[in-house]
Amino acid sequence: MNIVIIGAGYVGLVTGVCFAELGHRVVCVDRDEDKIGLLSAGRPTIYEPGLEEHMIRLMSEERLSFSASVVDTALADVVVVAVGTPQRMDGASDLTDLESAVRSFARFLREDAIVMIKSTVPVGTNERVREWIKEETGRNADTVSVPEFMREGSALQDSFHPDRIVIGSDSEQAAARAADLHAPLTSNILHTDLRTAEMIKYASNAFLATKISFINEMANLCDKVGADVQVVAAGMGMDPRIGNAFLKAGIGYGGSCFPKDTHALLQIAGHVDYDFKLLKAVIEVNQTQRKRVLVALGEQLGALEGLTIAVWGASFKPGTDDVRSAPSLDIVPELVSSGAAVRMCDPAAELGFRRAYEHPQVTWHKEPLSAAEGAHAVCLLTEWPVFTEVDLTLLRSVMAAPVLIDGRNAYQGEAVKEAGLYYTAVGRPVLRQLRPFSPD
Ligand SMILES: NC(=O)C1=CN([C@@H]2O[C@H](COP(=O)(O)OP(=O)(O)OC[C@H]3O[C@@H](n4cnc5c(N)ncnc54)[C@H](O)[C@@H]3O)[C@@H](O)[C@H]2O)C=CC1
Ligand SMILES: O=C(O)[C@H]1O[C@H](OP(=O)(O)OP(=O)(O)OC[C@H]2O[C@@H](n3ccc(=O)[nH]c3=O)[C@H](O)[C@@H]2O)[C@H](O)[C@@H](O)[C@@H]1O
Repeated sequence: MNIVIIGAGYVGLVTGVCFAELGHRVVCVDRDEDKIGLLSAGRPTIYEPGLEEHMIRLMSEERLSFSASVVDTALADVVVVAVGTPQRMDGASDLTDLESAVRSFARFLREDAIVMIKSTVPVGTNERVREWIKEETGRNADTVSVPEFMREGSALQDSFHPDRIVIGSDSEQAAARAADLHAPLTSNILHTDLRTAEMIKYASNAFLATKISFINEMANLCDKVGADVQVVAAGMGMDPRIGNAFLKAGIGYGGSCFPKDTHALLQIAGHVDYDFKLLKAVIEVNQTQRKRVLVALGEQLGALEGLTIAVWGASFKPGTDDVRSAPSLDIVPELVSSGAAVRMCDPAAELGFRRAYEHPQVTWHKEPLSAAEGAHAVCLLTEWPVFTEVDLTLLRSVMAAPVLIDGRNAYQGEAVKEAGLYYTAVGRPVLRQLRPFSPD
């Protein structure tokens, strides 16, 4: 099959590689010519383990190529749309890129082609896609909604071995063709109508975000009553009805999707006068949770003016260079405003963070221990192995004051105690070791 993917970002690129590996001929189209230049030279524009090897081999076998022109749509049996749907100021999904992408390729669309929407879009959008194509061409196109569930950092694995494929359509023929395309990946294919498929994507992300905010509230309570949230989560997770995934307490969720999709779902509810109280609370809890790092620093050190704070981790989670809605982008500016000098380290996200935020009080360091040198506290914001595997005794020896704020519950109690660190985690009060007050 000939497949054209519109939008060579995270989802577009990984989906392109996956379909090309299945033996199809794939062209990824993006309006960003610099991106197309890099990709055409075999250089991935995202950080995803294993991607480069796949890309280079598939390109040499002429199964994967890149283009800045939507004219290539004319070749396609299937056109996959994977452009961004970012958050607008009011929280709703911004469909500007989606509409302009669809209108730009519509006139090149073959009559027998199907249009597959992979971007996360509000309920009713697939119907609008069809209207846009009709307005441009006078024709009715077959559209299918196939929401994407991949995670950054394990996106290739998730694409090759998806838990399920959801296919929303009101055309049996289009749904069958979409199912044929995905059949080699899984037998778990759920057929629905268009609106239900769109809703499954939001419901899934909102539910996972709810699990995280729930366990974070439990952690805050554990801190007050002297229980250990990690053991609470392990005990809960043994019940298969609950499951142990997404019960890691910490400083909350970030990334390009949970924050934006929970806000978009609130907007969807608002448009039909539904007050989604639970989801509002999930969002609020997540925002407050990020501040815990600052509260913990205040408890350990008092005022931060003139102190040096090391920050380990800028990406929203390990295994990615993505800093979209990362807790670091809320926390670091606050540290700067409180007068601290900030020494940062991240194995992949320095460039992305610096594009979003630079300040003379913030310096970058290649190694965790050099970032910690002379610091009055280290704050772990992202649990990259390079941070969690640090020798804590060595860490203590390079710091000005041995305070460790663990925003991801990444360290073992024994190791922290042995190193003699003043330690605050999330919902593990037994391990908390407060620094004695010192007037200097
Ligand atoms: N990043 C992720 O892990 C996941 C993302 N999603 C959803 O998939 C969609 C895409 O997300 P990402 O890949 O992260 O976005 P992204 O921002 O990485 O990539 C979007 C790409 O679309 C291109 N683009 C925008 N307008 C265009 C146009 N008119 N013509 C051609 N190209 C155009 C942009 O230049 C960019 O390269 C979003 O709706 C997102 O919510 C769903 C699951 C996972
Ligand atoms: O729609 C999307 O874009 C994607 O959003 C998430 O994937 P992703 O954002 O890559 O990352 P996750 O691994 O889900 O983590 C999201 C955030 O939650 C946090 N998290 C996760 C799990 C947990 O137990 N606790 C916790 O705080 C992570 O640190 C991270 O900041 C979903 O897991 C994917 O299924 C979905 O396709």
